[in-house]
Amino acid sequence: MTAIEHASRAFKSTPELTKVPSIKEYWKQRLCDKLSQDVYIFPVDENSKREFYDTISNDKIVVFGKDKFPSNRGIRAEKEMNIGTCVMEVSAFSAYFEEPEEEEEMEEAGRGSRSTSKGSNRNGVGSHNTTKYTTTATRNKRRRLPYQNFYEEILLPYVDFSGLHRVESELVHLTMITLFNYLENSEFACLVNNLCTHQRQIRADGEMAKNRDRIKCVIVEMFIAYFNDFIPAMAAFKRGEVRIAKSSWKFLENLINLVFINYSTLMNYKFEAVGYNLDPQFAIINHSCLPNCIQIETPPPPPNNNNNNSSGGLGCGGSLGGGGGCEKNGEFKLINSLPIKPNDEITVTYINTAMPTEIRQYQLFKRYYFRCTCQLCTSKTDVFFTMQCFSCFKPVKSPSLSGVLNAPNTIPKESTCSHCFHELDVDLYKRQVQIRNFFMALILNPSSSYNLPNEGYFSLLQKEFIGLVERTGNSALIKMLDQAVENFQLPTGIIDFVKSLIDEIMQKKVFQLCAFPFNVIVRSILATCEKRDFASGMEFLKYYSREMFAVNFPADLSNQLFFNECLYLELANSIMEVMDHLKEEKIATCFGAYSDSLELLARCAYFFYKHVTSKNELEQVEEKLGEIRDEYPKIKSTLSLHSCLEKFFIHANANIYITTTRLLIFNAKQEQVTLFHTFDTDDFL
Ligand SMILES: C[S@@+](CC[C@H](N)C(=O)[O-])C[C@H]1O[C@@H](n2cnc3c(N)ncnc32)[C@H](O)[C@@H]1O
Repeated sequence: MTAIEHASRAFKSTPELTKVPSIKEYWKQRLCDKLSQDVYIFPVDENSKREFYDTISNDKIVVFGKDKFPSNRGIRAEKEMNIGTCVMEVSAFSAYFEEPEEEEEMEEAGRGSRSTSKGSNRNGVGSHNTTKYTTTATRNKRRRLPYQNFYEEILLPYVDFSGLHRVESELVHLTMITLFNYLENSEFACLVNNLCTHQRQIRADGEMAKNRDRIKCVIVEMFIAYFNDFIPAMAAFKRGEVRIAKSSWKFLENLINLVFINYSTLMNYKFEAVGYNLDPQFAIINHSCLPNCIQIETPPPPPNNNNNNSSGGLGCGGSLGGGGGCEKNGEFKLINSLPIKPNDEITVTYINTAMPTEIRQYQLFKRYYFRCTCQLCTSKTDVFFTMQCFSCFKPVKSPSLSGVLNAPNTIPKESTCSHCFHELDVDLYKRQVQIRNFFMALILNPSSSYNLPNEGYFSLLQKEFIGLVERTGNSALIKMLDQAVENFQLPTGIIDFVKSLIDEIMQKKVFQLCAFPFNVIVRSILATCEKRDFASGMEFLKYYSREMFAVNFPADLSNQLFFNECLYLELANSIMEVMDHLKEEKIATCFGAYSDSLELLARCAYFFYKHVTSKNELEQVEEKLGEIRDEYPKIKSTLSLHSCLEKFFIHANANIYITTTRLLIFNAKQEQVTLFHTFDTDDFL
């Protein structure tokens, strides 16, 4: 039953209301009235110091730049905050929750759910969004306000989504929800009026303006179709009373610009993207490539908890909350993943930060019209691109991405490392630079298939790359790389060859795997291959742990992954799958004989399940731990948990350092990061 039928039935059963023609007519009329109310027309050049309506500042955080032009504002801390403090509530009042496409659902079913936990918080329109959506029918579970349902039900039949990319269709939905909220809720409208639209830049930017106009066109056509079907609305439109239609639908145009600049991707408790959101308070937060905060979903409060969120935010219990929908779901929050001192700016990331500086800068300027001056962007060493000493792993003086695009075969000039004085083997650096260039060429041109043996293909693509560099300017190449990364898919015919090159990089350690373009290649191996495409379950585990421990963790300079309380769930589940397979086949693995392998894997799976701390997954984890305990009660191991984990990580070749009490990795800045304390782990097995 549709929302309107449902409400209509309830409506009609109330005797005194039966004279009302129909609830649908009521909402159609209400929409017509709302469309005729005043809306704020944003100044063209954002050159007005419009008054900032501040519902954000409190004893923890304050808005700065309120007296400046829009786009110059931000939020800073008033007091010190330990890691994990809730900095502000994030409202899903204006969120579009995506449902997975059928194809993705099937894919997910075959592989377990994967998501890009790292990556952009805000994604530019027109680009392929690489984020995969969760399979949980999140949208259905979230309660929405009645007017959101009614207006959607009236208008959605008139929307022609054909010809729009997926991201654009989602932005049509998000713009519509934002517009409904704007028309129905004056406080929300005031907060939206705070925001910057960058409309002058968007107008001057052909690509963005084209994307914006495609979305605008679909929404305008939708309204015209509604006017045609509803005479009072058409009459109001003809009388020029529909405010959002004035001056060639100027307000709508501004609103879409505003959505482009200010929307964010909403993450659930597993750090999976569940939809797009426009929270006008969250949108005041500026970007940093080394952000100190992250948006997470926290578990729902226990039933009958009278805890009213009076933080003033637009959260479920906040001032606009009614029906925001946290009955079953958690609450969205902004927490700090790095310590915060008074006066520190509160920042999040708008993009996937693990890219060379020039690509990050290009993306931020292209999508948000600013040049980032964060610590990472101004650092002399590009942590996601430079070469390192293969002995001490400290960076060696090497060219930036632009430098490489000028002279692709440059290797370090020094003959010894300035930190450990180890001699730098010229041939080794030459070979590794060739591999890097081959990967860059592959990303730029993945579809070139020359039917050549691997080494022939390797030389040819490198030559192509050099030719391209000679013919094309740096900024054009950076643009090409940015687009190519978004759309990159590894050609299946060369996966084994690519894997062998990645093995070479991991063994010689001239580059970190979390650096570009190796990070893109490793991720694409996992994204392209189904589990069954790996030679064995063991090989899948190797790549899965590589991606997690050699790419994602080292790249995560802001400790954000530590807040993904489900992070180890899929790893543990995958280990269990490999164990099931082993039990069927009764075969030996690289961990030794069949029973030794099974035991090692059981211990590792147990360890990783123990590190899944999400309350939402408690049942599943308890069940799995029980399964392992029931099945392996009699193992009298000669191996310690330590040595099992050590063998597991050596198999992945993931650069994990094991001390007597800790498992450590080095991040991209070569700082030590503790992954696990092993002494306090319940070593049941
Ligand atoms: C979502 S808004 C953030 C709030 C914005 N500063 C304001 O005053 O409304 C995004 C815009 O803020 C500005 N911005 C965000 N991060 C920035 C940064 N690190 N440096 C300079 N400008 C930034 C850019 O103009 C960007 O398009």
